[in-house]
Amino acid sequence: MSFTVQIRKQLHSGARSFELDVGFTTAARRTVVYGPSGAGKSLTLRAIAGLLRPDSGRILLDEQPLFDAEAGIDLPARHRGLGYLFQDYALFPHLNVRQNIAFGLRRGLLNPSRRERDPAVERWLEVFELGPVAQQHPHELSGGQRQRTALARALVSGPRALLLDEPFSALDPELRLRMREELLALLERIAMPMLMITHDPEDLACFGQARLRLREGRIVDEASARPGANALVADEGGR
Ligand SMILES: Nc1ncnc2c1ncn2[C@@H]1O[C@H](COP(=O)(O)OP(=O)(O)OP(=O)(O)O)[C@@H](O)[C@H]1O
Repeated sequence: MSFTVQIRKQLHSGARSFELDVGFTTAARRTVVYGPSGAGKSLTLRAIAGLLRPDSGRILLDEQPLFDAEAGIDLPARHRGLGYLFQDYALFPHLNVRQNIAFGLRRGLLNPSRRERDPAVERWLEVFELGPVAQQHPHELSGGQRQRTALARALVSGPRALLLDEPFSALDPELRLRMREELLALLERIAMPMLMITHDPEDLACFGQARLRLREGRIVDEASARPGANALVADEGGR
């Protein structure tokens, strides 16, 4: 699995403007994009996910274009084959665990309850040992169960890779430590490639097989955790 990202996006808000100009290629199983607040991490992840349209450039997954401005290609988010794990997990409070996971399968406006017994949903309930709490709602779950439910929802449609947006930032330090270890073990078990954004050095140390440092909208540093593995090649800007 490899990502190639070469994008530019100009954003304006009142008198302020921000230019995102990001270029990198990674073939690592785990890639972490890190940097301070306002560096452009979320914009980069949202562009890859198909939630933000770059002004120019291209985004390739395994050499296939998800976005290519010149060729006029811009696959909608649901056709990109990517799972998205949101910062605060974004579970629906009024849906139970099974329905939350089933929501990851939705096509259009199908009511999740009608897809409750989809085999893919049942499989992820089993893989993540969520069967016993399948009828419970998010507020009735432990932190780990919530994380596994969100992860199952991101994985149920069978994505090729997972995008993670600061997955531990909303947690207290003790829980953060546990959730980090649990997530790492789960991802290893299912051999799912991932790209994470974070500002937390501990996330970087734990997940950063390949590391990209972002500052003021640009990649300023990159490294592979396996010297000589050539997992990562930085491009010159996003031009
Ligand atoms: N819709 C928008 N319009 C104008 N500027 C925006 C918009 N969205 C983000 N920005 C600006 O782009 C810059 C990068 O934002 P981004 O959310 O990618 O930062 P980040 O690195 O994810 O930060 P954090 O770690 O705080 O989430 C910020 O200066 C932000 O104010």
